[in-house]
Amino acid sequence: MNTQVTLHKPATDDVLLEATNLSKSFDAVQALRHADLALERGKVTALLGDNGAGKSTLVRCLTGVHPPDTGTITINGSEVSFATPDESRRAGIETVYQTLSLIDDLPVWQNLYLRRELTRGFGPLRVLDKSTMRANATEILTELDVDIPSVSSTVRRMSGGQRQSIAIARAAHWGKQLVVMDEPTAALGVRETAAVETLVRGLRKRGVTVLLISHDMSQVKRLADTAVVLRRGTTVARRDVASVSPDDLVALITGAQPGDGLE
Ligand SMILES: Nc1ncnc2c1ncn2[C@@H]1O[C@H](COP(=O)(O)OP(=O)(O)OP(=O)(O)O)[C@@H](O)[C@H]1O
Repeated sequence: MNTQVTLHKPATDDVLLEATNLSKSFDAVQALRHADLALERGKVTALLGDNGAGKSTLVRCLTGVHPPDTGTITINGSEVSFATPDESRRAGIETVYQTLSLIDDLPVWQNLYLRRELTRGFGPLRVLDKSTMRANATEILTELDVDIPSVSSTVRRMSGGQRQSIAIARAAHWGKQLVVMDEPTAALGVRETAAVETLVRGLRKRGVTVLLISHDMSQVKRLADTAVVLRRGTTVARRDVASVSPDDLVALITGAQPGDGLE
């Protein structure tokens, strides 16, 4: 049985990714119960919910980390199924995790091309094309206004905000369909958060589709077009962010108001 909640879905043509009726259990814990999610192309969708509501599990089902027990996922109307995170990456979905997957001792350019290194030459003479990767990395970061001293510096020398911006820029470069961000500013200070938010707004202007997990309702107001709320593994509301207050969002998350999402 799917949820009885009526969710105002975007028009089919506007939908990049749609997950329908996703359920996932871990032994006795049912993390997702018939959850639904529709992501509008070129928009920022915030995925909200209290601790344990199922946000990360939903993202992991979308990105090939966990196979869902039930449900379907479509991208541009075609059903997809990812057995591994690499498969979802190949389909153009990139995820920026809370724990950054940057390698401290490698320079910025090499982190941007991690596991996607460019090579030149043929056969046994094939070598890394460092100069092209360095030049491209500079271009990618400049285009996104990411302010770092040099792409040749190791990531270890960067601030938390710079590191997060590099991780987001990498995701935006390779995530041709969707960039998923799991609490991208959770560990950052005020100025660094502002810089990362500017970067996310820049992605939106460039038409990148973003799924953002955030516990910060003011941030959701600043960055997101749409909010989708999960409660105990079920999608209970979908709202146009411009039409709700941070308090409304908190009420939807906690279930403090009767009838929420039951329009
Ligand atoms: N790999 C796992 N094994 C067992 N239980 C899990 C696993 N992953 C998640 N869970 C459980 O599933 C439920 C949903 O967890 P999930 O991490 O998806 O929630 P969340 O909304 O992302 O929470 P948070 O905001 O705290 O990150 C929780 O009860 C959690 O303990």
